[in-house]
Amino acid sequence: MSNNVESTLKPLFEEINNLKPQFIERLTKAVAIPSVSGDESLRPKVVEMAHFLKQELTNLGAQDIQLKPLGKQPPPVSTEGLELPPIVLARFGSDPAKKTVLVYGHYDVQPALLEDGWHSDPFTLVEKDSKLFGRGSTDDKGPVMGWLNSIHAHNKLGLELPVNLVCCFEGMEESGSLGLDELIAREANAYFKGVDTVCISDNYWLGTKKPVLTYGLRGCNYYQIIVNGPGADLHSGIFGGVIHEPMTDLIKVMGQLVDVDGTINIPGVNEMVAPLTEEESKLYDPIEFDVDELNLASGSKTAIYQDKKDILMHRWRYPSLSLHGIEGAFSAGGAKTVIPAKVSGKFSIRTVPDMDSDKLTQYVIDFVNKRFAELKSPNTLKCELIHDGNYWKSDPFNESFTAAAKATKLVWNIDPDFTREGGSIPITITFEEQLKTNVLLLPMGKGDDGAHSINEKLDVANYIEGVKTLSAYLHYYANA
Ligand SMILES: NCC(=O)N[C@@H](Cc1c[nH]cn1)C(=O)O
Ligand SMILES: [Zn+2]
Ligand SMILES: [Zn+2]
Repeated sequence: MSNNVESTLKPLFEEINNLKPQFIERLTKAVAIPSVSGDESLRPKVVEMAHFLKQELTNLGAQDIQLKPLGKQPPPVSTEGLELPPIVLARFGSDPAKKTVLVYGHYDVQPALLEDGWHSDPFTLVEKDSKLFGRGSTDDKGPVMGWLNSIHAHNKLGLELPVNLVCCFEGMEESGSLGLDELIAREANAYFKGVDTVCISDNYWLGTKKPVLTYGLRGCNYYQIIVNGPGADLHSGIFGGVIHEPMTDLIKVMGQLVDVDGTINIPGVNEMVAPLTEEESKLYDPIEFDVDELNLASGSKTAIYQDKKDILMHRWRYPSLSLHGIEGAFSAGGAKTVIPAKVSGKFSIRTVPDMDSDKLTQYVIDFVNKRFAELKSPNTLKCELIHDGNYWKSDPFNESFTAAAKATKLVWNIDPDFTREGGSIPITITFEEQLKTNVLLLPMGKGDDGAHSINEKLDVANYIEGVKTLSAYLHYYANA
């Protein structure tokens, strides 16, 4: 059977090589649309990206393309009546004799500004040193285009897809996947009926040399602490030392959430973490990774841990708390002497088995309120959850992972490592539970791609070989 698959894949891989310029062109067009879900003023661009996908899917011959509306964005939201971007659904084939694979990806991206330190405009895809630089190149427009490219290559060759393919692309992944849980529940026995497995390409190799297949993710609970004080921003020469400043209160409280060595100081949080078993402890030993890979990916020597196992465990199986920013604070160049009247501090906690999101939020709010009360400040403080998304951990011993391992070996000539990841894809567990299928994470990019960071990139080789890997996975899975 395998030999059959490989003889089908040979001309397909050649076609993929031939189509490289068109594939780069497709990604160039996608990156040019600044579909930043976290910036409410750019919401029309996120919607434009949904329409771009609709057009591409139409050109590729998709059936039953639907842009599913999700209604208004729930609070907290600054723009009243802001519509959520639609979910893009499409299918290729509905042959009852074939297996059905649902592929999920997201068409929204993280914010990016040239002045953050990008070498070139983040929304213009630039090819340099065999790398494709641009926001969304690796997270997640490259992989989403990867699925479209695979269909394109099949079409060009006149080769039937080996499975029925259902596409589900969302535009709010970077902002909590709002509305998608409900849509999946609604469509489980409708649009998604008959789905045998789900494949997500929205994460990265652990390092830069060895491909991986991923069977676990951390969750993410995102919070804000809003401190309100004077009626307007004030002159620090006139009011400094005379009034209670919101920013001072906020920094006092935020500064106590986490220690510099990453220890989370909120009582109850660490106690929820599942204990490390001997069996799990052994899983880290064969994984290829060292502190140099971490230094390379972070562009620094700032690691808290020097030992592989410590690094992997703190990325995969322990929670972390990160401070992200302060809305309303002075942040430009120069030296403005302002006292901000209202500031909102943003932080998130990456969650792991067996943390409970509601309990966590209660612990966070209690801690923040207690620390603020100690300040005896007349300002007001409100701590709230902006969004949460669950962690996910599965058993990688199934047909889908086996097919992906074969595909990876064929394309990269090496057996993949089986890894978990510190990032989050909130919808993974929802697919598993609602569709009652397993989910596979099959990453395209490398660990040094700089997702969410400046100068995000995807190596040309990962893009093109990634299309081959996704394609080979479909063929091996069809024949499993
Ligand atoms: N490639 C996956 C990814 O980047 N996921 C985001 C999801 C998220 C969660 N809360 C806000 N965004 C991540 O930050 O892990
Ligand atoms: Zn992503
Ligand atoms: Zn992301």
